[in-house]
Amino acid sequence: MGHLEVRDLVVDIPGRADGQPLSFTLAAGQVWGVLGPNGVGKTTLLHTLAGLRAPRRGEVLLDGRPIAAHGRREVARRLGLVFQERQDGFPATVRETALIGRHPWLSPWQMESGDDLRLAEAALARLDIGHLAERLVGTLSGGERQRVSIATVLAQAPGLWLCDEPTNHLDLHHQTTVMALLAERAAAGCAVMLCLHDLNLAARWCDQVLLLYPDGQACWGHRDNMLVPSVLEHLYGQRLASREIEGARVFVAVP
Ligand SMILES: Nc1ncnc2c1ncn2[C@@H]1O[C@H](COP(=O)(O)OP(=O)(O)OP(=O)(O)O)[C@@H](O)[C@H]1O
Repeated sequence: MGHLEVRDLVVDIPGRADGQPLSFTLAAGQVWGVLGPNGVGKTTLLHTLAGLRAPRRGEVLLDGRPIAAHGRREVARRLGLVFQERQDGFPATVRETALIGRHPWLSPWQMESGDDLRLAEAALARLDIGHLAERLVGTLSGGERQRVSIATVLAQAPGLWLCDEPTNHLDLHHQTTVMALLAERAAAGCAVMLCLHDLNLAARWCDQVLLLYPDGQACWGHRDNMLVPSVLEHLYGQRLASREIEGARVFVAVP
């Protein structure tokens, strides 16, 4: 359903030398985690994959075609992006915001149908914010707004999800709700990539991991080969303790 191929990609970070070219395939059914220290280029990479920024070199194929060869509406149907920063440009209710997710599926002046409304309502309910449908988004808490962003992409129903720190502002229960939702989307045939700072969420929920280093190096592969304490200590310049709990690695930073 969702498929993204990255060929010899060098992202364009102003004033920075070329990093290692990236070549990988984000396939249907996979959940990729992108990890690395602050400022390393995770958001820039995600925006480049979404076609919002031009790469310095290389190319990105969305469902087998260069992303620029798809029309904007086609990209919006295929690719959903959860931004790190809030995008609340104008006053809108939670329901109206979730309905924006349906717009790529409507013709220019077409009103949302009953089906669109049902999809938006179901997305709000899935994120536990159905009771907030009439509220203006600007009046919500940080975690509530984050769940509106994710519900909007859920209503959009793309095959490819690119999420920049989707668990930002969320309490532990809602972090799990969101990660379970992304895993469920992947199991349904979507391809999912998310930037994360939480190693424990990556260890429990991601099957593939991409590590970005400040010197421009990168490595990627199966979670079990990437989430190795010595590798992560080098990545973050931070000592870690690690145990296995209920089938997943758990990492704790230690002074
Ligand atoms: N418009 C810009 N002009 C100049 N530098 C920029 C611009 N946008 C981002 N940068 C720089 O590019 C680098 C990569 O930023 P990016 O937001 O991709 O990092 P990140 O890995 O997502 O960081 P964080 O973990 O803090 O969210 C940073 O050093 C940032 O300061």
